[in-house]
Amino acid sequence: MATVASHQAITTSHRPYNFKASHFPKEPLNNVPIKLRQKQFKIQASSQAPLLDPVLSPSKTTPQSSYKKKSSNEASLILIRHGESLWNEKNLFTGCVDVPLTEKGVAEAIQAGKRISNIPVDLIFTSSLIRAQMTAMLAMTQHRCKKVPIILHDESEKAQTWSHVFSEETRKQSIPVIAAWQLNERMYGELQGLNKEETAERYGTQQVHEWRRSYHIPPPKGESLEMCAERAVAYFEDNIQPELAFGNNVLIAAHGNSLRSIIMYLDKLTSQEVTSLELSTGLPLLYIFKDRKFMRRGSPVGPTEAGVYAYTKRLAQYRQKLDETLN
Ligand SMILES: O=C(O)[C@@H](CO)OP(=O)(O)O
Repeated sequence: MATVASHQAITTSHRPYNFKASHFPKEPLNNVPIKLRQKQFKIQASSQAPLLDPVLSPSKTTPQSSYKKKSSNEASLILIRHGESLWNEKNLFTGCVDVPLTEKGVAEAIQAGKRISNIPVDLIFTSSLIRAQMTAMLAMTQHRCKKVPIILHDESEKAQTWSHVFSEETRKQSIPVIAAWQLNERMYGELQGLNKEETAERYGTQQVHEWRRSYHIPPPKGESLEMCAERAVAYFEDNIQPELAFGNNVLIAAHGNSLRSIIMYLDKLTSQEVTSLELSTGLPLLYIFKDRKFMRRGSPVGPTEAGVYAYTKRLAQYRQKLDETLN
């Protein structure tokens, strides 16, 4: 029971952006990010248009034609585990402790950005933790679209009102960033702040491996991967997958274990298979969402790697348009 109590404590204290809040009580949950974007970016609610990409849009002035274009049943999904944090460097269990990136982590995030610089991004989701947010922001400095990622603030009416964007043109040059506690790293309970090597010496390598990689076994007073998946995958299904189905290209910057649980869902891994899934810091992974299926496309090696753009005609076209517009 102590585990459950700790889990609830951490989840309620990490709720800066609660989409179920009273701002949109009548909206289905899966519409809320779009509605929030409409509200904060002053989009006409009737158009239901997502943020428009002038590169993808045939017309820069007609939302409806862009809407039709964007309702393609194909979209890109990029997952990035944050770059190295100061506690990764010190080999400490981090979990929900909000630790920033090291200089190496900053470089990894920038390198990740170069690797995805030709892949379209319409919407960014991060956890509420600074290491994931730094990673997303640094990666986007490298993107060839040159749009500005803007964090949406839903914590109060005032925060929403005070962060409105009133220029349509500026809005078009922006990418909304939605921070969600549900994408946070698993809560590591009483291991947070402990050295991983010393913990293995004290409790045994096998025990610590089970705490770190098993699906069902939680660390003391912390979340198992299963518990982490309950909130991360639910958030993905309710808030991110509808965006992909709408044709929006999504980047998610999150954490080793919240992403392991999402990859388990995308790749239909078993609880046994997920135990051997390891993610490196700063590594982008590309998926194509098409016909309601996720297709894993691996990690783009570099911005010019031909293979990545051969994955789909739409990606190749996006890149060609970037070349034409920016060169
Ligand atoms: O400490 C943590 O929060 C995580 C990620 O760094 O560690 P582990 O690899 O043990 O799940």
